[in-house]
Amino acid sequence: MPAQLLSGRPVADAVFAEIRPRIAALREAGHPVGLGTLLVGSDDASAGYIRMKIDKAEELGMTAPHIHLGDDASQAEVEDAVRALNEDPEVTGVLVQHPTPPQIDFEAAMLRVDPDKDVDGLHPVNMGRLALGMPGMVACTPAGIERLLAHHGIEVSGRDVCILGRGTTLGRPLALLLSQKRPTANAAVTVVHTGVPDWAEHTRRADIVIAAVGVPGIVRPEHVRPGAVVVSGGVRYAGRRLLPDVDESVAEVAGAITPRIGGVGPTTIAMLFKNCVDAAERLAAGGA
Ligand SMILES: Nc1nc2c(c(=O)[nH]1)N[C@@H](CN(C=O)c1ccc(C(=O)N[C@@H](CCC(=O)O)C(=O)O)cc1)CN2
Repeated sequence: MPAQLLSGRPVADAVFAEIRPRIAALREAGHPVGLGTLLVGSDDASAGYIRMKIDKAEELGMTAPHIHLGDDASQAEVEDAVRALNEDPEVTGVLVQHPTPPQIDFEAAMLRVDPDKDVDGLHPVNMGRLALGMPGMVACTPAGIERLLAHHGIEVSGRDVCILGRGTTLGRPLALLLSQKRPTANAAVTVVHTGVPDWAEHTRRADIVIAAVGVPGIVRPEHVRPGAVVVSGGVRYAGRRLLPDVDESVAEVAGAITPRIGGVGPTTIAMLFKNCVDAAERLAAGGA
């Protein structure tokens, strides 16, 4: 039987349908809802993603102030730009597009983002909130994966979920998220990585395998149990071409699988806007 395709597009549409009336209500009450973006350098792919985010923000009825710095921008210029976005009352969410040019310390720049406007959910304060189960901004790709599984009726609670990869933007926050006590989470989570030579022993036992490494094609049919659910979360980009962690041949053994295009990616973008609206509502209510 062919694997069920876990498309991210209807998931993203559902999130957008949820936030549209919330954006309208905020605007009607005179509250700002704005995604402030910072692009550093002239990478074509990054410029394309920023354009897509600005267009989507405007289509949703949000404002989208943007700062673009050149390839030779200094760390101080980047941090000044982040400060300007933090302080702009029209901006309820701040995003620094990754990657930045080599002279820029991206993590140091992220530390300057106001945690209550950190719509990428990457600031240590938000990671700490996630670890403690406190309300806060959750990194967009992990949040999108939880939402994608729930949308497609994939039971996570009580099941063995194996995450391949422990990176700070995906594997690590996803492990925290899916082990939380919540109907769409509540899983027995195992995290494996390059320090575990027999990682496939773990992925082969799992009900749900989530690849989060950024090594194209690393997950192959022999690494998953027949009938398992497989999510390709980690990607590497060759320019704008997306190279997923999960080899296409895995669809021959999986019970359900995300498609190469239109899987986790669209849910990441949707959760970015959801974070932005959550932040706007918290700010409108007078605090974090
Ligand atoms: N500050 C950030 N920088 C980057 C992020 C991020 O989430 N925050 N992610 C990526 C780029 N990115 C968004 O910025 C992004 C790229 C692609 C997609 C997407 O939906 N891709 C499509 C495939 C398109 C194609 O190959 O034709 C898909 O998955 O279906 C979403 C987000 C790096 N930087």
